[in-house]
Amino acid sequence: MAYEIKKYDEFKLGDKNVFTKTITETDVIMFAGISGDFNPVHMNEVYAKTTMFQGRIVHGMFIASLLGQAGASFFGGGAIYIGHTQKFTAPVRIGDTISAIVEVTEMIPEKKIIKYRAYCQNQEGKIVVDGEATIKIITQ
Ligand SMILES: C[C@@H](O)CC(=O)SCCNC(=O)CCNC(=O)[C@H](O)C(C)(C)COP(=O)(O)OP(=O)(O)OC[C@H]1O[C@@H](n2cnc3c(N)ncnc32)[C@H](O)[C@@H]1OP(=O)(O)O
Repeated sequence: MAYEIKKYDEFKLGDKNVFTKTITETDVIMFAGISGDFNPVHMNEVYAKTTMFQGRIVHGMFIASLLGQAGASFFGGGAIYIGHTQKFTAPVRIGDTISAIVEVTEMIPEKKIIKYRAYCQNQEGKIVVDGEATIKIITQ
């Protein structure tokens, strides 16, 4: 995928982008390996069945990471993350289709900073991750 190099002036309040992905068993196993997070609530169905979720749930940080692509594919190669907060509001299961959505809420032109709501929703429209991110455009 090509990442355009964009300038700060190309963005405005309300700009929005969506990246959608269906979560697979392979994704969960690979994320556990990459992150080192083998929490049994993600990896062990027998244990996970005994919890309030009654089955395995997907790593919250993996789902939140989809917001990286939602941002990068829109703000382009000239954007860097300088902040990101999030809440995990509902569980994600293997097989769910997650839309990661970014929506510009604040512009600080003198610093070339953009703030945006960064949230994920499942195939039923339920919000599973909600937060705010801040990027800086480094293109001159
Ligand atoms: C470490 C890793 O390996 C583990 C993971 O990655 S787990 C995967 C990511 N997490 C999830 O999937 C959890 C998703 N969230 C949920 O399923 C729900 O939020 C919940 C079941 C945990 C709670 O939902 P609910 O029963 O509806 O409860 P409330 O939303 O009403 O909240 C209950 C009280 O908790 C307080 N609270 C909720 N979220 C936060 C937050 N982010 N920060 C601080 N406090 C929070 C909320 O205010 C309620 O408090 P109160 O005093 O009872 O009003």
